[in-house]
Amino acid sequence: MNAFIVGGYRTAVTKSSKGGFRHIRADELAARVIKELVSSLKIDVKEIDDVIVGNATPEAEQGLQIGRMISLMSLGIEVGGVTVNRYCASGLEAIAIASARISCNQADCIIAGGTESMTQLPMGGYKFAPSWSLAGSHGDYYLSMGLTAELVAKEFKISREDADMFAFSSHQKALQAIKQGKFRNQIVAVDVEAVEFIEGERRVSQYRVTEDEGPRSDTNLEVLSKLKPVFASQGVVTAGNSSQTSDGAAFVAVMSERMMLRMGLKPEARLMSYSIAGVEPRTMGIGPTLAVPKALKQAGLALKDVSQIELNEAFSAQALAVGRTLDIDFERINVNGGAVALGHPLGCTGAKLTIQLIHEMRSKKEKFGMVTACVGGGQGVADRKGSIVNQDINVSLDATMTESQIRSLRPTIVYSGLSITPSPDIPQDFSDVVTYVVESESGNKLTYRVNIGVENVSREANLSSFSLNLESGLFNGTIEKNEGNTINFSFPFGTNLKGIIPIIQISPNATINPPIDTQMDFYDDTKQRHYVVTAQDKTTYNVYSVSISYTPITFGLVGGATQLGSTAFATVGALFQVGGLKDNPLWKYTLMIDAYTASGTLSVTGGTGRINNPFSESVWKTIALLIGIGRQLPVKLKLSIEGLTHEKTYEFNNIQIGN
Ligand SMILES: CC(=O)SCCNC(=O)CCNC(=O)[C@H](O)C(C)(C)COP(=O)(O)OP(=O)(O)OC[C@H]1O[C@@H](n2cnc3c(N)ncnc32)[C@H](O)[C@@H]1OP(=O)(O)O
Repeated sequence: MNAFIVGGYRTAVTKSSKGGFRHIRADELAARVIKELVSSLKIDVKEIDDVIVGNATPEAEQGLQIGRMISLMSLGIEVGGVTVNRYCASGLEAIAIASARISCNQADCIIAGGTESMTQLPMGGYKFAPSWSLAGSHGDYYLSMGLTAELVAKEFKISREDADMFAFSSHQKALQAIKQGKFRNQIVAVDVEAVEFIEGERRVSQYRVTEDEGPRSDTNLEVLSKLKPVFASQGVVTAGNSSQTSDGAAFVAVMSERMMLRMGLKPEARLMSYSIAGVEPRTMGIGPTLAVPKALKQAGLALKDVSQIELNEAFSAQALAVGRTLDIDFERINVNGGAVALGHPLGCTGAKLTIQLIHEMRSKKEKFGMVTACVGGGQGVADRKGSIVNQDINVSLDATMTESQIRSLRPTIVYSGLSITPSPDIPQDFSDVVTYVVESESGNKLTYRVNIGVENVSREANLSSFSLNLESGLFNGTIEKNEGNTINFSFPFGTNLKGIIPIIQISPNATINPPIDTQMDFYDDTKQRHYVVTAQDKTTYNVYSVSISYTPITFGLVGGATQLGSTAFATVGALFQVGGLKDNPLWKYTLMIDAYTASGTLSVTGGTGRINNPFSESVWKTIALLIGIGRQLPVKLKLSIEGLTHEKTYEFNNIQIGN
């Protein structure tokens, strides 16, 4: 089952201890984001399976299993909550776990992300309690993050000038992004109540936080170059080229494909692969140099396929070392600035960067993006199995597999008998035939030959035509590729669009969800129906959205009025017929009557009701008409059907009151 991210929000990120969120707790920030996320997507709380909260310092205000506290604060008793901690990648880890659980059919909807108040919790927590024996043998395992950045700078020859230049560029990009309003749609406004004791007096104030606080318009290379190193006296790491300690929260909703389609939601992204790699703790900053290739390999992608990368800027020196080692084009990294300018609220960062990445990719209509931090994240999985004919095992690999990967592949072999040679644990060069010998308990031997073929697996996930075969004929939807793959239809008002099996053509070997033979209702013109087309490679996909509009209805409206006596009373009304309408539970009519009387206009509702087929209705209403003798009675009839208003004015000459 595919798991999709269907939406996400974050708070602004503020400076720890001196910023806008210094008066609010991490759980309150998280609850605020989750409430907004769930209500904006109109998710029924009863359908949420879990809340997974990344947090890097889960103690004190962030303790007591903060994940559960947050689920109680935001969604109520019935939704569970759990805390996960992978330090700076906690928010990303939460999304990875949510995606994996949904992919395994263990859940349909999980809220995942992270929150951190570095105002309330110092890095490392309140009690530093290392293992004495480990500290004795590996003191460097407990180095401060800043010192690890110094070691990376030394090992990878990152100069102070380069680190400052990188930091300056991060601020410039972030300031530009804020100016262009790039973060506006991802930030939830947070109202803060500050209670402070100033000179013994309790003061309460309220304010709203809507914008990231970190980027500095007053920074420049000269001022950066003058900042003193903060972690090592002769070092390169300063307050200006380190990530800022910050407060913030960010969450996404991860949903199964079936629930997403049922709710009519559009996928924003899918986590395709996620990898962790271990490196020496003393140079932890280079973690992505191992994690990124691992994640790419899982996804069957090359770095060149990834158009956007959010590389968490724990420190400029570390980000530069990673970028240079992996030979990433820096133009693709952190296009809207990174943590040096925008801040790094540890447990929140992975989810925050995911949301920023998705928004950027969507605006540029890009396909593959990557978030990487101390551990790397990326996209994609691949699964290949062999078919056995006699003793020949033919394995088809898709074209995404590289030659060097084929030269060193470790197979998974299920066999019966005593032993198999060579051992499946040893990688083999499968560019040529590889022979395996299976020996039974009685000493019989069977030889199997493994032949590898590389087939071209299609990455095409296109929908080329979408038609609806109706009583009134075949209607072809217009596919607008430039408008996010929308398929537009226009029908005469009243066309029966219930329970239709559309005729759909997609790329060869691709699959579509909902499946091709699914009956669908299309009549509701306020909703879009989404179809996900997945290519043969099982990773490439496109989402198509079907939109329906109606051409205006034809209708007849006949007015009438009757005088009831010589006093000023009359009955006015209308007989109307609506052409072309079929039974539709959504459509209702309202008839308004405006009668012009001596004292002004009198409006009454003539009638309301459901529209059935065939439809014809007469509505009459008695109204007191205070008009003068001999006056004509103009009466206006106004018919509304589901927001479409049709008006007609009648002059009822036959009513001459009092003559
Ligand atoms: C796995 C991982 O991700 S590891 C990373 C985990 N995170 C960390 O380790 C956090 C790293 N950062 C830090 O610890 C802190 O930011 C420190 C220790 C480097 C600096 O802390 P602070 O002194 O509180 O930094 P702060 O941002 O307040 O800056 C102090 C002063 O330096 C100067 N300054 C800082 N940045 C700039 C800049 N870009 N331009 C000009 N002046 C600057 C200012 O004078 C500033 O004071 P002001 O804000 O009142 O004007």
